[in-house]
Amino acid sequence: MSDTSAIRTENLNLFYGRDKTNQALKQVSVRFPANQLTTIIGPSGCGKSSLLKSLNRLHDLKLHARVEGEVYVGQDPIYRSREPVPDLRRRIGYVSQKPTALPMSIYRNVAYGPKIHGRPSRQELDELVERSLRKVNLWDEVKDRLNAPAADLSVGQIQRLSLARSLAVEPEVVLCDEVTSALDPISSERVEETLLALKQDYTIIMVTHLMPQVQRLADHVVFMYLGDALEQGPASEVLDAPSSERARDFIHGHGGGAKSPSGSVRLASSG
Ligand SMILES: Nc1ncnc2c1ncn2[C@@H]1O[C@H](COP(=O)(O)OP(=O)(O)OP(=O)(O)O)[C@@H](O)[C@H]1O
Repeated sequence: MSDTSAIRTENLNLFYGRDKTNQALKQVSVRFPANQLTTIIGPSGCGKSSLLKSLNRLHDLKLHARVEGEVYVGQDPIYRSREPVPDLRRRIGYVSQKPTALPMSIYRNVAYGPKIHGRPSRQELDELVERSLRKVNLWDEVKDRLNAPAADLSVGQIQRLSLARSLAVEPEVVLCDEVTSALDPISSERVEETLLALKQDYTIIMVTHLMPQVQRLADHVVFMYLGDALEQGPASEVLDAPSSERARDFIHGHGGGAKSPSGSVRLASSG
């Protein structure tokens, strides 16, 4: 059987603490299918963010965090790779829950990454900035003020700018860590619409604690419990017929369950 995973982990362990006292991930082997949106769900403290951050080596930045096992992007192992970590991170973008604008113009926020990774001409940069802002549905809102400080944008716009910034370096995978948690319902809905459109071109992996959001967006689900990946599979299977009692309790306790009869993904106007 051919493996259509864009990214997968193999026996991934993560320890925090000077003496590896806290094991946050336990032998986690999960796959994230290409061009699908996978949500990572589970109770608080079960290792969702830890797993997400291990997918582009964000734990390297922490003093007392140790990863064992491997993550493969396509066929390439990222922990045993000789590729410089910034080049690996270019392939796997990360958007955090806190909408963040770099202290520079809207244009330069998006152009910043491509300039670091290459020497694009001014015309190439202009095209890249426009393309990236269009992908997150922000172009029409900002095209007349590209040189204004990005900090002047609304929180919801800044979160879409963060997404544009990560797309501008042309990643294969986009990691989203509770990216709507700081947003009002309308801004959240715009980000959700953007993510749904983006999965045609990218593999998206999203941590969320909002079951209605999982219902609306997920093609594939990973359920984490106390550092274990207890369940994984197509959203229709994991959400509608979870095999473990833990997952059943979690999903039903959060109002999860059956999708719309057609199985289609709907955007609701409220949570
Ligand atoms: N930097 C850190 N140092 C030490 N322990 C940590 C660190 N980050 C997370 N942990 C611990 O690792 C475990 C998993 O945390 P993680 O943040 O990955 O869970 P989570 O499922 O994302 O939680 P939440 O839904 O509350 O955000 C928890 O026990 C947490 O306390």
